[in-house]
Amino acid sequence: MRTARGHVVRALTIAGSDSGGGAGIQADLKTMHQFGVYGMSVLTALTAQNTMGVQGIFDVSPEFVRQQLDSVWSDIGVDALKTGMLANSKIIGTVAAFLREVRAANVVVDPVMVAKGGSPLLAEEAVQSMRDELLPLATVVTPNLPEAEVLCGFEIRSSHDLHRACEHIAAMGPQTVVLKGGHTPPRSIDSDLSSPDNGLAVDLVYSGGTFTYFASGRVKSDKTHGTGCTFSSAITSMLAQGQSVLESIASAKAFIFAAVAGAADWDIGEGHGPTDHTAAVPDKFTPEAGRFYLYRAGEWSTRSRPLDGSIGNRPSDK
Ligand SMILES: Nc1ncnc2c1ncn2[C@@H]1O[C@H](COP(=O)(O)OP(=O)(O)OP(=O)(O)O)[C@@H](O)[C@H]1O
Ligand SMILES: Cc1ncc(COP(=O)(O)O)c(N)n1
Repeated sequence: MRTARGHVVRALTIAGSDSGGGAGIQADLKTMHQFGVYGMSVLTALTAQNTMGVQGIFDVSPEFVRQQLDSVWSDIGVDALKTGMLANSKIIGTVAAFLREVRAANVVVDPVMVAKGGSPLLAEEAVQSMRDELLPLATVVTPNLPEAEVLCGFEIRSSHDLHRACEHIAAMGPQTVVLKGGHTPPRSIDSDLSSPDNGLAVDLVYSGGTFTYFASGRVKSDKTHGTGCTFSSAITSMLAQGQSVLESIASAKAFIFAAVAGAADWDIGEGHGPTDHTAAVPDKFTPEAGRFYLYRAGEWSTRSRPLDGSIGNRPSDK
């Protein structure tokens, strides 16, 4: 695929390796390839990992992370990039300094902290660097619920908290916040939220002072290893092609739904299996800000107010 300026579209992932192939740079490169984009990778850490969990982690030195960034940037160039597992504050500092130096545009930050199986992928001391150094550079940041709680320093228990968390994270500098609702809420949470009971996977997007809601059916499957990596790489691929942030999020949402649905009966590993990165890339869809969108049977529909009565409005919108 080529940009409007005629060159091949290039996307970069700055992330960890998952030896099991379902998350990390492997998920990112597979997704970029599926979106027709030329993918590159700067490795921050190697993990010995499979569908059962993480058995070992080997961090790359910050100097070697820098060398990889220099290599990619000086010769090839990048239209959009994402960060995933960054392991520690020194790597975050190195990446942030580099992105500032080259004035990187189209930066998607997936603030990876903990693997689905519970293994930490980011040192605790690094959360402050994530807030202070990386988030101000982000075009889009994509926390899941537990990551949003860590970034905000308060618990998310209600629809009101979800909206407050988006505003709180936006105040750290990113242009757009996507609060992902794929996770089972960490504790009992209001029934109007994205909970496994309402059959929807709802992501709340806060951009330019406006909330937009993207929902899809929730696939009943435990094959969700690497959903966050795949989702953020799909956004990155679309931004690299010159699409708007909301268009990019809409395509990523439709793609991750298809990828989770496609792998529901896969037999890769004994644990939380990967998603299907060969899923079809959806047609581009141009959403309007401030609305509720539901993706079903390959089509988007919209309402100006809650979908199926199951998604809470921002309290002040009522
Ligand atoms: N079972 C599911 N069915 C449909 N969509 C899902 C499902 N699980 C997650 N998603 C979607 O996948 C995307 C990633 O969300 P999720 O909250 O799983 O990210 P994550 O926890 O960061 O992932 P990871 O654990 O890979 O880091 C979101 O758009 C979410 O709504
Ligand atoms: C190298 C790497 N990066 C990111 C994740 C998060 O994915 P998940 O939460 O699905 O395990 C992971 N497990 N490994």
